[in-house]
Amino acid sequence: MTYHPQQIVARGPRAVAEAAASAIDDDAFLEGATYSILEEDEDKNIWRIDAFPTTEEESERLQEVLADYADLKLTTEQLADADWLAMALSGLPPVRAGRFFVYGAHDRGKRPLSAVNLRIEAGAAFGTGHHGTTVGCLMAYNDLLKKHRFERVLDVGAGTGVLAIAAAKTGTKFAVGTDIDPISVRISNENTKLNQAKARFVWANGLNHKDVRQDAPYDLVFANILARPLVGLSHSIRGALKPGGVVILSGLLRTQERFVKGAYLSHGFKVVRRIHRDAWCTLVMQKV
Ligand SMILES: C[S@@+](CC[C@H](N)C(=O)[O-])C[C@H]1O[C@@H](n2cnc3c(N)ncnc32)[C@H](O)[C@@H]1O
Repeated sequence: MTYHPQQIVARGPRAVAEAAASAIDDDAFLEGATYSILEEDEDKNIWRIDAFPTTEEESERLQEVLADYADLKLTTEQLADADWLAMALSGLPPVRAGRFFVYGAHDRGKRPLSAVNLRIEAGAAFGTGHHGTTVGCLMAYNDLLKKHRFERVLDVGAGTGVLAIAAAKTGTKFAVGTDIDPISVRISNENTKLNQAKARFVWANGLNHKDVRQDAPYDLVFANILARPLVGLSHSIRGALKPGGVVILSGLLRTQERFVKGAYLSHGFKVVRRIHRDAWCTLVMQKV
């Protein structure tokens, strides 16, 4: 029987979605299954699992495991065969965002000569360039580069390190990133080597690390986290920026734009630009 590729989506509260994701991880039959988990709506506490089974058996097993969680709402969509097969064969496709080309090893041959090429493998850290928030940050940074160079850059919530590495590859002398997740810090440092870039990453909550204080003040801060921590960090980010310095904020949903913007306006920032991508918003704000 021909298998018709599917995407299974399960939505529900964070604790339930996380428990279901652990159940997928623990299921021997689903060892090779591809899925992601992310927060869809912070205010309503809706988290979402997207799973991409590659066989009928895998699809059935995924649905069985997810069905054990009564608070998850399951939907299944048929995917266009050609797209899905191409993705399964070649891994995640490369992403172009302005001058940046984010690719995995399997797409090495597709690197454009004119682009700033960033090699980022899909793995245990967030930030392969496929998410609307990462693309939003890269697009915003790409536009800022048309007029400025940024000597000192801080990347809060670095994930794979893609943003700080992008900065290091475009003239930044001091690029430092933090992540609260030690695996992301390790992966970011590995990606730095893979890209022969000069950036370093440290394990920290927000900006709370001596290396971050040592390199301050910054010309540019990237912060792609979530709305609530972005608001909580507004005071520290202001303190870490030079006058006239810029912050690129992402990880907020469009519906949260006013909440985040309001916090930064009240800390003496002005809005330079905003980018909407899918449900996500990226804000570029300048310290005045
Ligand atoms: C949405 S990902 C962004 C990754 C990458 N910067 C990008 O743009 O693709 C958010 C990252 O922030 C990290 N994070 C969440 N809260 C944090 C905090 N308080 N301090 C530092 N990192 C944090 C997460 O572990 C995750 O790696």
